Amino acid sequence: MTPVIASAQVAEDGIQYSFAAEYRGPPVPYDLPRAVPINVQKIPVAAVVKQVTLSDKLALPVVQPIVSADKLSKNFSKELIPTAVVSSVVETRDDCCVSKEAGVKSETTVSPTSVIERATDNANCVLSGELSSSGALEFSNYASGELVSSSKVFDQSNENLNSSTIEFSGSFTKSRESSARLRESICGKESFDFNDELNQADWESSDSVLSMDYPSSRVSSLKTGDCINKNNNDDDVDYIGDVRRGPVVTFRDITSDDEDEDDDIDEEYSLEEPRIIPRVKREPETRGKKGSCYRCFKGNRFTEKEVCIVCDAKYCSTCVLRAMGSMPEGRKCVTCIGYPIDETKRRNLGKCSRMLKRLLNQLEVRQIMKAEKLCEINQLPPDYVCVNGKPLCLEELVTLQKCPNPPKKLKPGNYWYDKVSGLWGKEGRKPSKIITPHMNVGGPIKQNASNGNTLVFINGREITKVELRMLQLAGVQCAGNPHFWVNDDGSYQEEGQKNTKGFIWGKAGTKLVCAVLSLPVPSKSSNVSGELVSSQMSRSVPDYIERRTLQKLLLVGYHGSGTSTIFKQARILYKDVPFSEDERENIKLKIQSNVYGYLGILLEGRERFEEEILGERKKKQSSDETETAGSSDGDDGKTIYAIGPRFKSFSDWLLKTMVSGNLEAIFPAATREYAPLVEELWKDAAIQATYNRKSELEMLPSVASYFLDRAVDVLRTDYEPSHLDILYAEGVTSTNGLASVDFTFPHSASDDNIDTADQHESLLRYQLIRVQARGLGENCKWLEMFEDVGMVIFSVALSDYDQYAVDGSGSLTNKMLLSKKFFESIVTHPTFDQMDFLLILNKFDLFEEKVEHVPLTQCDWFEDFHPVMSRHHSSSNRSSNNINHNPTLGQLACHYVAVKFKRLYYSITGRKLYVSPVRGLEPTSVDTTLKYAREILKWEEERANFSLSEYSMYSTEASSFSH
Ligand SMILES: Nc1nc2c(ncn2[C@@H]2O[C@H](COP(=O)(O)OP(=O)(O)OP(=O)(O)O)[C@@H](O)[C@H]2O)c(=O)[nH]1
Ligand SMILES: [Ca+2]
Repeated sequence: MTPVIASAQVAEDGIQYSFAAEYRGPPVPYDLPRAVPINVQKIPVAAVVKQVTLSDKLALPVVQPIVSADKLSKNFSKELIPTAVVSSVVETRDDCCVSKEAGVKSETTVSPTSVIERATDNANCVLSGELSSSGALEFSNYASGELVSSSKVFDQSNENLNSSTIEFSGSFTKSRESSARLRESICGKESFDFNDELNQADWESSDSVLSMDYPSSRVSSLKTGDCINKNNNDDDVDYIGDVRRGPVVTFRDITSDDEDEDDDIDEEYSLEEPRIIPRVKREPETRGKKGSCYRCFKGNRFTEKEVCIVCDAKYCSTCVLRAMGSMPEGRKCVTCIGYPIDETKRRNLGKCSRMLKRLLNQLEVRQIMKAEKLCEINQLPPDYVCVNGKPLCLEELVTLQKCPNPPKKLKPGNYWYDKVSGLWGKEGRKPSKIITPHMNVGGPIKQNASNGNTLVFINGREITKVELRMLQLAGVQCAGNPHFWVNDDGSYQEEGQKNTKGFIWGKAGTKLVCAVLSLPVPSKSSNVSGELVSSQMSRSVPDYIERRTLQKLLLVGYHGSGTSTIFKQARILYKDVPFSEDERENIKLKIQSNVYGYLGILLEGRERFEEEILGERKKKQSSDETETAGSSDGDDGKTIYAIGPRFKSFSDWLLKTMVSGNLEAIFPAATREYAPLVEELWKDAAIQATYNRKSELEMLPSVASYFLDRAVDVLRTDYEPSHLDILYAEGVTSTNGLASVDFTFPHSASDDNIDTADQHESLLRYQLIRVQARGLGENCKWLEMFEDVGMVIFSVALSDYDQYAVDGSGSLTNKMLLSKKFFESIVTHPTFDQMDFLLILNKFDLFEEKVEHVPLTQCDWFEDFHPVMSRHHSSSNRSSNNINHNPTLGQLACHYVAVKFKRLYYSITGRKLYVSPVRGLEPTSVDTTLKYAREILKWEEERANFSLSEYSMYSTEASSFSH
């Protein structure tokens, strides 16, 4: 029998004790009130409202008290106050609520800083504040570990409690644990921003402190009586505010006090959002002692718990499935279904805990996480995002999220957007991204949007210091406080002048500067033509639906594993125009300089081989001379590697140019001149002899002969690379390591007889994104950008098993092991939790050939590969092999490597790894593999639906899960 704990708490300082009483009688049939002790000393204190002049027309702040005023005033520190949700709605005007100390901005209210100051010296006034939207500020230091959540409670004196404005939204006693968690979430990845965030407080508060749970800022008018009258003396505290989404819970726009406009907004909202969605933070229905499970009240803060994304209730593993049911909207208490999430938890949507993974099967977990991320109620409410001072409507939010180049991980908050250049940032800060320009989103940009103080302007915004530094480094003349007009392509002109002065991001160095200064640069993908049009067309399609129709496939692999070859194949296979005119021109030059590069490698090899032979001859000669003097073996000191003087001088020049790193610079001018010579040289016996020893020339790629064989054609000025040429060409995919292509799988003849349901399939768009290993940064930190991919395709070059490369620490390591290490780091990356992985075992053609003469055991990881022995071991084994087919050694070895990776993957994730051997240079092979990827995605989806609809392993009753 579980004792019902009324309350038990000891204050941290060890001096004051809240009393605790433990009920030990039989279970009671009725609900017991639950209480949480409050130590008045520890309640953050409000700034006193200055000169409240209560005129008639002044809209009054609203109170929803938990307890009656006299309770509060009499025995505040001793009384147990029932856990309560008091959600009040505050409306203020500058004249009624201005903090003395705070650096209050003209129109604003009390800043949280002032709140804190007050808190320390004024125990009678209660005021708490939290800015939660972007990085949640917490004042735990002031409140001894108690997390005081959003809102403001202020009270001038106890007598006028009822008439003043109080809000106790949020709990007084959130556990230390949760404040620690919050701190972690603030200080973790974003710790560098923390101070910024603090400084931000003033600013954010200006708009938003008074709003309910987050500084959603704009707050439309609320007529005074509304809430007060309803709840003023209402001790029953389950009232969760007046919860119509939109106007009622928001505050009057103080800065632009335009009644009509507000009214318009009201109408718009009620038209668009007829449903009633509670906006005020929900409180857990039950609550035990600190750290215990909210359902069974057992456990302590160390007990592993799952948290409700709406009300923050925490459940132990025994209770979670019962408390949360089938989780149609993700991890919410059954009673919280239909309620919007706590915005501070948005970043965790879809990120499953270990506990759920243990309790449910993989498919269920996937489905729940998917629902959590995609279901409508969990989507970001549009007016939580404010752009240039204007809260967005649904259409604007969709436009913003669906544009080709959207802001990353949009959270509630205030942003500025320069529609001309696409620059985007948090209000009061430097730009964080360049998004798609020219979108009709938010209001006009304000001069002080980014809080710059440089007197230099870009498109009407005073820029920040770092931006100015960047401009200077980019060579932009900034003397004389210029006003620039910057377009989305980076071209800029001075205001009032007609001619373009240059391109800000044009120079290669500028991007680097931006990277160093953490400033955004235009993204490549933003200028994919056609994208914009289609996104505008589909603009009314909500994000969560649209997202399903674009499946992203992330293609990664260790350097040289063939990812760019596969990427190019996809373009050639599925795009009508695989490469643009421009691209072809660049590729042509790249190929031509590659050819000279290959020649250079050959010529250098030739020199080495010649010297080797001559050296040996000399040795031999000197020993021969002493033994058998006289008998000379004829040839006049020449070796097969010798070349004539004409070639020799060309060779010297080319090698010198290569060493100086100037190879690219001599093109395309040199091309015409040297082309005939190159052809002659390539056919020369010495070069051919060198080429026959190509395996000794590590620098020479296997594709070299493909181009050298046709050197004359390739080096012509009017050469146009074929698709095959482009496929074989090295170094043409991208310069920055990131490339992406959108495509649909072409409708094949065999698809025609599939019913209409599947016709839809052909509409599905896919995006293949290729990233270079070295483009991922330290600890793969850029991988986070790819959290919305549907699958990771990891490429490994099978033929790497006997290759070596220098690893990060500078030691020579087997390339297969380097690949393996990279694979592990990607698989374990938190971004790819629960993600499907398809392993491509590439270069199967090279591999098949190689294993015949280089044993697979060259790589330590494959040391137990003994295919021949195992076949000899048992006859049954052999016959079973024979029944299937006669696998080649290459196939056996490939299978073995696949199993190695599958086991590795399973040991890390407990999941199944899909594997496909590939010949990257063969179109059909790549086509087959990408279609396999599509099947996996489809299959996973179907399986998940299947399992949940008919064969669900659990229901709301969760009977099957009671141990
Ligand atoms: N024989 C053979 N060669 C391949 C295959 N796939 C790729 N290659 C060659 O392997 C080399 C490296 O391939 P890439 O596609 O450039 O590899 P990558 O992963 O982009 O490597 P980095 O550009 O170094 O990151 C190229 O010369 C390709 O032509 C294949 O299946 N078989
Ligand atoms: Ca490459």
